[in-house]
Amino acid sequence: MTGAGTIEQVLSIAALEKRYGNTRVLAQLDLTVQRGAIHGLVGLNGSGKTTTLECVLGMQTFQAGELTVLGRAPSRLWQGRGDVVGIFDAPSLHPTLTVRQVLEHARLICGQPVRSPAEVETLLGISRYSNYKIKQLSLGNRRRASIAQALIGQPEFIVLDEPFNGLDAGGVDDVLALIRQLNLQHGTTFLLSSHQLAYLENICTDFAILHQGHIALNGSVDTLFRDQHTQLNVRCDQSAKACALLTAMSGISSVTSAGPDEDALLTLTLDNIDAATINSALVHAGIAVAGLELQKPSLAQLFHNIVETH
Ligand SMILES: Nc1ncnc2c1ncn2[C@@H]1O[C@H](COP(=O)(O)OP(=O)(O)OP(=O)(O)O)[C@@H](O)[C@H]1O
Repeated sequence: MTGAGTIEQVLSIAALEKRYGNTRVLAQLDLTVQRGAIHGLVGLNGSGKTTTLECVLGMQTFQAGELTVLGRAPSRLWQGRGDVVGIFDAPSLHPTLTVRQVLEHARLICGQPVRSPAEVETLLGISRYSNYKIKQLSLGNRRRASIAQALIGQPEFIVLDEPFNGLDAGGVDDVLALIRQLNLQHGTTFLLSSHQLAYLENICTDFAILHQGHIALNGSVDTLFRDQHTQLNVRCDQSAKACALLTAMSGISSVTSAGPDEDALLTLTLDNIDAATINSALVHAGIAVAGLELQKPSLAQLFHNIVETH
C-alpha cells in the first residue's frame, strides 16, 4: 500500500540518447524501475551502464529522450534533499577527512537524517575506522563508508554502480544483506549495475540487459525466467530404451543422447516435469541411473543468449 501521491515508477526513461562527441553510446534506451524493486542492470564492458546511471543522477547531459526520477528531471534531484542517492564504483569521498567527519558532513546536508554517524558506522561494520582518514582505508572499507554516508537519511531510491567491486566475501555478504534489509524494511528501491551476475541473481527482483546502446531485455525475474526451459542431464545405461521412454512422456520437450548405449548422457529439455519423476520412471523401467544434473536457467545464460544473438 502506498500513500496518496506516491509515484509508482521510481525511474522512467524513454528513448534516451547519449553521445560523447560523435560517438553514440545510448540510443532509444527505455527503462522503468518500479517502486520497491531491486533492479539489476547488466551489460558488457563499455556497453553504457555507468553512463546510464550518470544520466539518471544528472551527472551527464543527454541529447534526446525523457528521463524522470521520482517524477523529477535529473537536474532537479537536489530538491529531494537525499531521497535519491548514487554510489559509484570509485568512491569519491574527501581523502583527508576522517570517516566520522565525512558522515557528520553528510548529516549536515541531509534533509531528514534518520541515523547518526555512529549508527551507520555500526551498520556497515566500520566503527573501528571512525577516526581513520578516507585515504588510509582499503577500497572495500571506502565503499562501506560511501554506503554509510548514503544511509544517514532514508533514501527512497539508491543507484549503485558496481557495488561489489573491491569487497571480500564478507563485504559482499554485508552489502547484499544491507540491500535486502533496506528493501524489505523501508521499501527502498534499488538500481544496481554489476558484472557479478551470481550476486545480482541473489537479490534482484528485476533485470535489464543493456546491449548495443539499448535495453535488449527487461523484466521481473518471474517473467524473464518463465519462458526459459530447464535442462536435465541424465547419465544412464540402455540409452535407446531410455530415449524411447522419455520421448513418450509428457512434460519433456526434447531428448538427445550422446555416448555408448550402456553409459549414455541424455540431455532433456523440461517443460513441466520434475527430475524425481523422471528418475522414478527410468528406475521402474529397469534402467540404471548413475546421475542426474538439473540446470536451471540463469541470468548468465539469458545474458549470453542476448549477446550472442544480437
Ligand atoms: N567521459 C567520456 N568521454 C568519452 N567517452 C566516454 C566517456 N565516458 C564513457 N565513455 C565511453 O562510453 C562507453 C560506455 O562507457 P560506460 O563507462 O558507460 O560503460 P560501462 O557499461 O559502465 O562499462 P564497464 O562495465 O567497463 O564499467 C565506452 O565506450 C566509454 O569508452
